[in-house]
Amino acid sequence: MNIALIGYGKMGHMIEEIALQRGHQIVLKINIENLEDFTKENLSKADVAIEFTSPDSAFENVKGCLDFGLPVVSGSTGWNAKLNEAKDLCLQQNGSFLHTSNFSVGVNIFFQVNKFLAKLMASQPGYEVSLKEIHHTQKRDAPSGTAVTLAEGILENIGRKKIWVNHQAQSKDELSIISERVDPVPGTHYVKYTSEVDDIEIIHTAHNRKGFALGAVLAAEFVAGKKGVFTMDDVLNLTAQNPV
Ligand SMILES: NC(=O)C1=CN([C@@H]2O[C@H](COP(=O)(O)OP(=O)(O)OC[C@H]3O[C@@H](n4cnc5c(N)ncnc54)[C@H](OP(=O)(O)O)[C@@H]3O)[C@@H](O)[C@H]2O)C=CC1
Ligand SMILES: O=C(O)C1=N[C@H](C(=O)O)C[C@H](O)C1
Repeated sequence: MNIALIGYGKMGHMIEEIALQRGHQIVLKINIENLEDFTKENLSKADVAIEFTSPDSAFENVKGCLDFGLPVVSGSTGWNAKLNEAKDLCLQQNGSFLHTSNFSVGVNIFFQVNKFLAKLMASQPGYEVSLKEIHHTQKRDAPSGTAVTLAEGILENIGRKKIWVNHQAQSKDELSIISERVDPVPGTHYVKYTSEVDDIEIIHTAHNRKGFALGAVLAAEFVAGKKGVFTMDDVLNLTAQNPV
């Protein structure tokens, strides 16, 4: 498979390594220094684009790929406000698009465990829930995209929580997400339920960026040649195995 890498930073480099190991070719690398190479002619050499840039550039990059008819997988976080627009564009143009806040297989299992635990806790008002995420200091967005996905999984299942906030909760209906920036942490997420008598905590700790990169390449292999808006549950077949 021929891959265009949009964004050649920490994730772009790791994805290149994993993609080459899996027998793919990198036919185009777009970074801040060569944005002029983002052309239809250059993108037409690729079967799929993998986009990991920044909250500010992700939407335009995804739109550009869709406009040029190239399937695109995006891992950039911090642009949720424009995500539905990107999905609508994809459907209008009969294109192919997959975005997730976290490509790692472990985190996608963690997302399912989080939802299952939230369902059980829906009828247990004695437990207070909160989230914490720790990442390296170069991270531009807070809270992390993964923490937002975890928060959404809790809000859709626990009626007493109405909104997430990126500070200590001030009222019972707020779900607190605490963000810490510590080098060189690749990404750690905590979901904690506390009652007067005990705690239950689930934690995902990324040891490095390989899991994110492998998931992104698996997703690119999945979307290439398909039409539609996809999720990691489609790629990993997780919902079918554990329908929570
Ligand atoms: N979904 C997931 O599993 C994961 C998501 N992420 C997310 O992916 C994104 C990238 O992470 P990471 O690789 O660590 O970040 P880096 O900052 O290391 O890399 C991003 C790269 O993209 C470049 N860039 C910025 N704007 C553009 C543009 N318009 N076109 C092309 N390239 C551009 C940056 O250049 P410059 O530095 O010069 O600005 C930089 O080289 C972040 O949003 C992060 O949160 C990260 C890990 C996993
Ligand atoms: O910026 C990062 O590094 C990461 N970003 C993603 C997020 O915002 O959740 C995924 C992972 O935790 C690493």
